[in-house]
Amino acid sequence: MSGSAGTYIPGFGNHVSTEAVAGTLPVGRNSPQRPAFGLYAEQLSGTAFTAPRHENRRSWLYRLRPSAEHPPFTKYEGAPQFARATTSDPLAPNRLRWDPLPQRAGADLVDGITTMLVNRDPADLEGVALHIYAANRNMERRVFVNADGELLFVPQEGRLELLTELGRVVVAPGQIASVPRGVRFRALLPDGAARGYALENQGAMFRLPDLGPIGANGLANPRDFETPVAWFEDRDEPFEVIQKYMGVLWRTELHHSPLDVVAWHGNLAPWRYDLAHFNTINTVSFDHPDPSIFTVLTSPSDVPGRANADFVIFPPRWMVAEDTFRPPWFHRNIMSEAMGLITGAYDAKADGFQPGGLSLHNLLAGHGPDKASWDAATKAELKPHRLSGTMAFMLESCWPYRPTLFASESAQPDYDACWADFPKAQLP
Ligand SMILES: O=C(O)Cc1cc(O)ccc1O
Ligand SMILES: [Fe+2]
Repeated sequence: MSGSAGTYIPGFGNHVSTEAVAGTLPVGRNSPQRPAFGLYAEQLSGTAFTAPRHENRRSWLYRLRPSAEHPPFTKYEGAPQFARATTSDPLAPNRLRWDPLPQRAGADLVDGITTMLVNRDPADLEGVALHIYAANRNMERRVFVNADGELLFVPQEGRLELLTELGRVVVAPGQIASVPRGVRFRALLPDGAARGYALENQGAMFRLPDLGPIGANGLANPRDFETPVAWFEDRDEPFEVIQKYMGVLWRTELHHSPLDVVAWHGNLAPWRYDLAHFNTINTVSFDHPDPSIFTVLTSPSDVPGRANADFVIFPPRWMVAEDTFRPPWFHRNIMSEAMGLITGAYDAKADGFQPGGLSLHNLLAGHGPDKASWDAATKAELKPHRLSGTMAFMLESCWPYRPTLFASESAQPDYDACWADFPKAQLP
């Protein structure tokens, strides 16, 4: 079934019931003896069966053919920069930054992915990886599935239309979209080409952070997340399935599209979210708050308050702090920070951090405003000022990131220079 994408159900992590054909969703049970029309019932779990109820995520899928029906996987030889392992070299305590990557001709989303940073073995079920995609070809008879983690797409140029087993999600720059671990999908490029970031979360699924004293409302509000309604395609033709499994790409071929889920219910599903809906909170007195106030999503680790990963944004906002150095301060952080820029300029970097670029400040690396930003901010007249036309993000993790071989060879050669030549303080 095709048609225009665009019907969504509001809410985050809700229990949804949706059917693309009337009468296909069983009533009052998950696995009837004979599902309607000969459909196959399948449970897809996102958490262990026995996870506490408030964390438990799973959906029931009703499909034309069982997912179990497939030939063996063999190694996939395409996607030369996707999921490449890191070197075993010691991890240097250096700050790194990258310019946007060039497009490669004829690459779809899978072949157009470059893995830049990884910080755990996928088999640990913890950690995150940061990939950059640059694609200019639709995935026509090919689907992708990531067994290593949830994928959070952060488009920077051009829309992605994600045709998933659980429905269609269109995501544009300024929005983000999640595809849960194990959900098969293919990506179309409605604008002909697309680039952006694909953040892979190997740990606990992203959730909304607690709000503490902020109260019951604020930051990313649950009602602004959108889950697609059921959609399927009935196509009996060869389809290649590429699977990322324990850091390696594998392929198999089916004689049908696996995007054949006619109905589903549950609380494990793709979603999208428009970052413009983020209710940004900032100081109205003094000092630059910790960036945790900008947390959109968090993936907790086993240590309370120490995230496996936080997805944090730096959105347009008013800056009104009095007697304050307003941009990000100098700091050395026990957490590791990977940053991307979706649009505009970032207030700590006057130069060299471009939309589509990437920076890495690992555990305890000294960083903060570059010399030019520091100069400007120390001299600025502190009037109310609106930071506009900007959107950066940070994927902050308790696990230090390792650049891939490609990333270590393609980093800017002179990033440290942006912190050279600060004048020495002069004591009386
Ligand atoms: O390093 C960065 O630019 C990210 C960042 C932003 C901020 O406002 C405070 C701390 C921080 O690490
Ligand atoms: Fe930082």
